[in-house]
Amino acid sequence: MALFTFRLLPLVCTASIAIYVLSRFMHFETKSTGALTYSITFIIYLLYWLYIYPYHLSPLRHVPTVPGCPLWGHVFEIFNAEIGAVQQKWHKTHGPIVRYFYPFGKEILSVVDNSALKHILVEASYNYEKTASNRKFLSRLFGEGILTAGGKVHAQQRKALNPAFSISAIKALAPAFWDYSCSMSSYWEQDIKESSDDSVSLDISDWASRATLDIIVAVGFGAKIDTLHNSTAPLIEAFRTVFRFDAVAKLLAVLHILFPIVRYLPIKENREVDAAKRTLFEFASGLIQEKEANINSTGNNILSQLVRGDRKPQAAGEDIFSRVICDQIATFLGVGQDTSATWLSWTLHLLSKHQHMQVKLREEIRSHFPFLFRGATHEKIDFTEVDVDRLPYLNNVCRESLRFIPPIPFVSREAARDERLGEYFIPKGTVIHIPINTIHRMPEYWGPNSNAFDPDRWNCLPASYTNNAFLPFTQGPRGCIGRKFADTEVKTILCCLLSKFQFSPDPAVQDPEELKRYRIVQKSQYGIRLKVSKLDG
Ligand code: HEM
Repeated sequence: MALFTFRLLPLVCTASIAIYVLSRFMHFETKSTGALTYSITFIIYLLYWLYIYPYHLSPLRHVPTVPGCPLWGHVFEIFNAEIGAVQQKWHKTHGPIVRYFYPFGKEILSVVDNSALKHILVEASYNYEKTASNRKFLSRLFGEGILTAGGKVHAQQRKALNPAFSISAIKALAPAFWDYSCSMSSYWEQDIKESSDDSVSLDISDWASRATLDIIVAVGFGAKIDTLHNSTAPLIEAFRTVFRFDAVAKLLAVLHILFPIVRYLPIKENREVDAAKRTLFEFASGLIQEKEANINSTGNNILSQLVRGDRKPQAAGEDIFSRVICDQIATFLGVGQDTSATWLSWTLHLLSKHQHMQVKLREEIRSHFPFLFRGATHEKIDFTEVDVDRLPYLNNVCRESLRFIPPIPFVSREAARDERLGEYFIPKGTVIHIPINTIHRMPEYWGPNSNAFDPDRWNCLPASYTNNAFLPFTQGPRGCIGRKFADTEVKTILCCLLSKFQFSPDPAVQDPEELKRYRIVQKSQYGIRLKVSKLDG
């Protein structure tokens, strides 16, 4: 809409001047001259931006284009289908770089081409920043943290945070990951004990969200909130609001693209999101005050790195200012919690659907960590013996789950300067969509069984596979800093849960895969509910 206003404005000004000149000096009747001039202006506007510019003048006119009317573009088609589904169709027909339209002729490129992806994400990643609308959307929820920063500021923040995400720093978190996994499983054991049946139906995604929130707050910020115990704590309620999908949220997401002003409307949805954001930021500022009071100079968690980065100006002369620490905390709570929870929940769902894989994985866990099956509690585990990276089938299942249902199925970028992608000139400001979900299912990269959930594919990838075919965390300087964190966290929780419980689909609910929805992360509309029973022995 901003584009609409911006493009229309010069034309309306010119038309107004023409009306003034015609009626003042040529003595035309103002009313009818005005009506006629504005009508002609509007028709010229439509003709120019919806036909002449996109098909005859735009520098992107040579890019294969999805047929359709640029007036409303392809936005309804996209929003009515599962994320990535229409892009799959388009790329099959028109090739690995295609142009399509958002309303009012706004051009978008969808890119699945291997070298173009490498260029955008790795080789020239700072020439392709997050889009303005994406930054606005994310900063509305999580403030101005590393997720929305660009260029030098981003590089600086990333450098300051890297120590908290080194392999050794993540390994040191293993006891905490086990602690929360064991704690969640003891709540489940209690639920099963109290049930009249030998199994209970659990909302796995809600439990996973609470466990991963407790974990990030504990290991990232040295605090305790215990949402595993208190399922209605304000912080978890705030996240439920932020990640909620319902008809209104979906409608607002579409309207937001057309009219960004909807975010300021005094409606219930906006008020609830604002209240959720306030809860998040009050929590973050409480953490900072606590940290400032007892700063631990040797700490290596996320908050220590943020506070230390704030106090010590970096070599390039730029500081991570105190006022952004709050935003950084909110960002990490936002991106470090629901993503891992979603990965964990979809993996358990897929294992419940593919029982033989669940059995095979459990046997692998048993052979590496037999003590887990003998009912070892957290206190009795020797963490030097437990390295979840040593389990090849676990690794395959986890990667395949990320490929099959990536928690973040889509990212976007905007060219920060004139660029080239292969044979195409890409003018500054071009918006590029990277449909991760589509890329993960392309037979051109994955072979003919790309649509099957098959962990064994990772033992023998086809020659056509490349690093850019698997982008759950994207890659390059803007790729996920928490990749290793999430990997160790999810594998640990899986080992703990699979050593104690058997998972199967709940026949009382619809298959969660049929209800996939996307809002920041890709979840199932009503959560993932599974039947959970205690393992024999
Ligand atoms: C399954 C779990 C996760 C997935 C699938 C995931 C995925 C991603 C993706 C795709 C991006 C890039 C977004 C973009 O380019 O627009 C990203 C960025 C990021 N992720 Fe993750 N993430 C996960 C877990 C985590 C965790 C556990 C943390 C922190 C503890 C984390 C912290 C971040 C941060 C800070 C960024 C921004 C990086 C930057 O811009 O430099 N993520 N993540």
